[in-house]
Amino acid sequence: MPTIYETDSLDEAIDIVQDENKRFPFILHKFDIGSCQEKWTSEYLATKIGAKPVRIHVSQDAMMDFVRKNFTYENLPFNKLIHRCEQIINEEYFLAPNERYYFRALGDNQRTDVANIEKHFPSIANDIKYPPLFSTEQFFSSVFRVGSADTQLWTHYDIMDNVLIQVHGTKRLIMFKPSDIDYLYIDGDKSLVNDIENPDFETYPLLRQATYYTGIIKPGDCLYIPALWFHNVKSLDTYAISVNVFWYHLKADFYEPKDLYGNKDLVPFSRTIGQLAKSLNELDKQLPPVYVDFYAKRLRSYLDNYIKEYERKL
Ligand SMILES: O=C(O)CCC(=O)C(=O)O
Ligand SMILES: [Fe+2]
Repeated sequence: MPTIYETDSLDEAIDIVQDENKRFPFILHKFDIGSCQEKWTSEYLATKIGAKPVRIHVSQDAMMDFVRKNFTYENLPFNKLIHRCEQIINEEYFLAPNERYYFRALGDNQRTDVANIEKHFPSIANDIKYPPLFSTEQFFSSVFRVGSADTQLWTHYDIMDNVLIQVHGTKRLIMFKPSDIDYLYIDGDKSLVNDIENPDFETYPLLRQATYYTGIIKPGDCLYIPALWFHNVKSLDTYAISVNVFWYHLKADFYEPKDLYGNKDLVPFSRTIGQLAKSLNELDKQLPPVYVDFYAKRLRSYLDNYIKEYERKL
């Protein structure tokens, strides 16, 4: 099992991000992420952010599963949430005393605002510094994340380049390269395989062919997650506080402007699949089923050949 590349050199980190032929994930150590590393205790955050209402995921399961939805959405004042995350057992709870919490900040208007720590958490925003891997015009969103110990988020990909800054607690990472997509049982942007560390190979045999890249991030570490790289993140020993920053890699108009999570497919792809659906619909209207089935299979073999050509280029 390969490990995620690690470096102490900001210059090398910049080179990996900006060189189109590199762009692999890495953990950057020893970059000064600002005063948050000392300041962001639960007390400090509770005082600074106060009772601002936040929407959270609550689950009795350590492995949160978006496909089978083993969690509920609840609301809590932030100062309560942070103390609940800190504890393993809580006297006040929604589902059970040992429930886990996961908070992923959205905007104040959850349907329209892109997460931005400067706008939505201004009292703490100046405590954190981002490694200068991108230009300021490439900035898309900054997401404040708080979660209980030993809580795992489903395997997924995002469409933006991403820097995940670890402020408190330790996280275990498993990553897969984009070309492993055929082995990961993807539904939308998420994998159906929930227990990625101990997968059921009977149900998911192709997963044996995927390459697991593993790593750990500790306070002060920054993980670069290139767009399309699958990631599974689990908090270990204590509750975890992170901030991740999404950045444009390609032309801004390739991205959906209202992409609140940084995971909506690129505009050129949505357009292509829309046109294809329309053409197939036409085919369906004109021809009897036996022909449609036949030509859909011809189309599949056309795509298979297309993919083979592309794999040679990668
Ligand atoms: O740190 C986590 O819990 C998940 C991070 C993540 O998915 C992201 O930064 O895109
Ligand atoms: Fe993500």
